[in-house]
Amino acid sequence: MVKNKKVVVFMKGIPEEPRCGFSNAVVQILKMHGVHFDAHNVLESDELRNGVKDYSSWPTIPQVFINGEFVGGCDIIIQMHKNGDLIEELKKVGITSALLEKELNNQKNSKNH
Ligand SMILES: N[C@@H](CCC(=O)N[C@@H](CS)C(=O)NCC(=O)O)C(=O)O
Ligand code: FES
Repeated sequence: MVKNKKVVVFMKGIPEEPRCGFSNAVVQILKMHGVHFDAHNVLESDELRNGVKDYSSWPTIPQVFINGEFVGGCDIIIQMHKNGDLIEELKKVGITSALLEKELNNQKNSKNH
């Protein structure tokens, strides 16, 4: 499951209807970066809810995987969003963040004026 897509999220609820603020936060951040991700609702399966925690050795939900590697939960993703690390990690797997694209466009436009 973690390798099915470059970015995979285990969360409570679904991206269109998160069931917890922590899961909602990672969904909103990934959306801001224009990332297409797989999402798995752990509320539908206790096996999944417990299994993903065992797999990553991380005790809580949400959990974000990039290229099959566990990256973090909500706090870590927020921090990476703030300090620019998320853009870098996405770049490493061939995803250009929409926020980076916006920034580059702004630079280009300000040069033209
Ligand atoms: N500080 C955590 C917040 C997430 C969290 O505390 N999740 C709790 C409440 S939703 C959790 O998953 N508890 C275990 C469970 O519900 O299975 C993070 O950075 O991701
Ligand atoms: S479901 Fe209660 S804090 Fe996430």
